[in-house]
Order: sequence, then structure tokens, then C-alpha cells
Amino acid sequence: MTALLELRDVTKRFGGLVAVNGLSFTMTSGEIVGLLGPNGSGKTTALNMISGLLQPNGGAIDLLGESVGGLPANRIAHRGVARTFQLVRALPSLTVGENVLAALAFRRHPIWGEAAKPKIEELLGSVGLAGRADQPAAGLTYIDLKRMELARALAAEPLLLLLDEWLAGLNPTELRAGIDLILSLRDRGMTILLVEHVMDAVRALCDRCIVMNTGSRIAEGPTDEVLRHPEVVRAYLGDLHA
Ligand SMILES: Nc1ncnc2c1ncn2[C@@H]1O[C@H](COP(=O)(O)OP(=O)(O)OP(=O)(O)O)[C@@H](O)[C@H]1O
Repeated sequence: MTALLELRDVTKRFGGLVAVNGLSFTMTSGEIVGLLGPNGSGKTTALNMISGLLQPNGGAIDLLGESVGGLPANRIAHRGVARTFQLVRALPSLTVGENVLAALAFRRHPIWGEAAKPKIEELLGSVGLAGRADQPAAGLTYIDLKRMELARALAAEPLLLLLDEWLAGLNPTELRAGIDLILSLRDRGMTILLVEHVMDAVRALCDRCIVMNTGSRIAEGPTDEVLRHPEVVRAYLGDLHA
């Protein structure tokens, strides 16, 4: 079966710093995979290359067997990759519905105006914001902002969703709701690559994990096994003691 996503020997350098060093992994449709590692290990840089915000210096990135490595972000989005950001990117002067509309207007098959209204409601409903389209985005709580950002990502009807610390900063009740929401996306067939530091969430969500340290993959496998891997424990303890 063709992998949904395949990275082969992908490298990114910033001057003399090798932020991602020969990273290889594959994902199949329907998986939730965790991309883990201590601060600065290269996780966000990897997401940035998969989504086209950064150009790799070497290696290959394929989506459904076709090369997307080095394509601009909008073309990769049109091929089916959507993402959220560590710092939520909302348009606070607009309503919740207008924020989602902006995403619908820039997707591969754009819709806008009246035609977009049912889709906006459907997207907001799918992230727990039903009936909130007319509310100003500026008034949303943190978790609701995150929900809105997710609705914007889902507006593209992606094959692959990249979540960059989407659960960070949530209180325990919100975290449970956030985990359930991500699981509901998986139940609808979404494939998700998740960068996350909240280990309870990683255990609850990820079928498999890939762990990076200083740009390289140091472990990969089922979540429980990977989190017990001595090199992974060392990398995280080293980070905590740094
Ligand atoms: N645009 C950039 N220019 C220069 N160096 C960068 C740039 N982006 C990232 N880096 C460096 O690359 C390395 C990897 O950073 P990256 O943000 O990918 O790590 P991360 O694993 O996502 O960290 P965190 O968990 O803290 O978000 C770090 O040393 C970082 O300082």
C-alpha cells in the first residue's frame, strides 16, 4: 500500500546548525502518529518542511507517492496537507464564521458567500463551536480559539493534519475535551501527525511515535514502548535537567 506520507533522509540546515538531520519515516492513512522530542530537537522544523513553509536542504517528501518536498505551502495545502500552529493564527477583528470563511475561500475548491454558510456551520459543529459563527473571534476563550483554528485547518478537507502542540496550555478539563475532539477526527478517518509535549495526551492519542533529539530520529514504534526506550528517557531527563 502506498504510504500517505513518506520522508526519506530529509535535512534542514540553518547556517551551521543542522535542525533536522536525515529524518525518515512513513505514515499510513488513518493513523495518529506522535512526533516527540525535547525542545529544539527539530519537530516544528520537520512540520514546516512537510507543510512547505521551509524548503528542505536534502531528502525527499512524498504525499501518496508523489513528491511534494520543496513545493510552496499553498501547493502542498492544495495537495491535502493542513496544519495548526504553536501560536494560534486567528483574525481577531473578524467573527468566528468569517475566520472559517477565510480558510474556505483559499482552499483548492473555494467556496464563499451564502454557499459557504452550511459548510461553516458543519465545520464549527465538528469542533464543538456549533452556533458560534457570529461571535467575534476576539472574545473566544483559549480552547475555543484552538477549536476555531482546527475548523480553519479542516476547511481544506485535508488528507493529513499536522497539529503543532495543539493541546498545549489547556487545563485538565479542556485537555480531556481536546483529546476527545482529536479522537473524533480520527474516527472520521483523518490522518494526524501530532507534535506534543503533553505525555498523557500522547498516550491517549498516538498509535505510534517517532522521537527526535538534536535533529535526528532516536526511536520509533508503539507509544508505550517508545516512551520507555532508554535513549528517549535520557533525552527527556537531560532536557528537564538542562
Ligand atoms: N528559522 C530558524 N532560523 C535559525 N534556527 C532555527 C530556525 N528555526 C528553528 N531553528 C533552530 O532549529 C532547531 C530546531 O528547532 P525546532 O523549533 O524545529 O525544534 P522543536 O523540536 O520544534 O522545539 P520546541 O519543542 O521547543 O518547539 C533549534 O535549535 C532552533 O533554534
